[in-house]
Amino acid sequence: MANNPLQDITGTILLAGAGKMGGAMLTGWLAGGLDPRRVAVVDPHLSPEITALAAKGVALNPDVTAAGKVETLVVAVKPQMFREAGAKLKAFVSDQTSVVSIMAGTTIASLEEVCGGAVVRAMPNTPAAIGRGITVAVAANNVSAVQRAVADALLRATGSVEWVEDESLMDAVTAVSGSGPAYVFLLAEELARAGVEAGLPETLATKLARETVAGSGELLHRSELPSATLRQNVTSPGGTTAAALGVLMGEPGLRELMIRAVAAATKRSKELAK
Ligand SMILES: NC(=O)C1=CN([C@@H]2O[C@H](COP(=O)(O)OP(=O)(O)OC[C@H]3O[C@@H](n4cnc5c(N)ncnc54)[C@H](OP(=O)(O)O)[C@@H]3O)[C@@H](O)[C@H]2O)C=CC1
Ligand SMILES: O=C(O)[C@@H]1CCC=N1
Repeated sequence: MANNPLQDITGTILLAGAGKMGGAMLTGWLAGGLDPRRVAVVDPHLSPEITALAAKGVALNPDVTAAGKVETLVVAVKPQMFREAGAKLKAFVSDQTSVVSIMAGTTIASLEEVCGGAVVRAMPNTPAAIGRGITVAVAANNVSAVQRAVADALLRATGSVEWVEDESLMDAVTAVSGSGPAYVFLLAEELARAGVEAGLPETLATKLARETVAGSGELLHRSELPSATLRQNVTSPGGTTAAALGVLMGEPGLRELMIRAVAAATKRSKELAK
């Protein structure tokens, strides 16, 4: 075994759907040392960035006679497209193929029904594009240790990975970490807007909000202190932060809004399973 498990991969990895999330994962694999000649991509509208990877050896839209059965199929199409896409992808799948899905809501049972193979259901997030994603994964009972290791290597190339045993957690996982980056970006947008309301020029407000969210995220990442302690460190008694937190932590406050937001995303994930 090499130290880099991506370099141990000897079979073909077929990525179905090279959009925002699939494309970010592919970038992570190649940056992490996966041989581009091991990768094939199926997508009806390939972006210029993905098309350029052909020069490095990535196979683009191969038919099954060229690609054969693949070692790992990574499914990154929209859940609503899955039944139509999956029927075509099945041709690439053998009993030995591991099927790694990142689709919100789509269950292991549906993946087994439509594609077959040994299924790993995973939920990454877009910080994967800079190697700072977090993915939660759950494996079906028939996934072998080797298949799990390959899936782990592919997912870990874009950040950290948590394996769980209980698939029913995946809807709430999707609501917290899959969708979560959007909540943080919204915070940056609204903080900037509030700065403008408070009298700042828009360009300055946007820069201050962006750097504050990014810097705070980096501090949270690097610090071993709990988030609550980092918050308390900003909050001087009787000062400006306490005044603002009185609003955000009031009734109704961010807690109630966040509970409602995560519940709505969890519900939507369950609906996508149908
Ligand atoms: N974006 C995110 O933050 C996250 C997304 N996910 C999951 O990742 C999946 C993709 O999401 P996202 O990347 O945002 O969506 P995108 O629309 O950016 O990507 C989906 C890609 O799949 C392509 N596609 C459509 N039909 C097929 C087909 N039959 N075969 C192969 N490719 C096809 C689409 O092409 P076209 O545009 O032409 O239709 C598009 O390029 C979803 O299932 C989502 O739940 C998971 C975690 C986070
Ligand atoms: O919005 C969505 O459905 C996908 C899944 C998690 C993030 N984006």
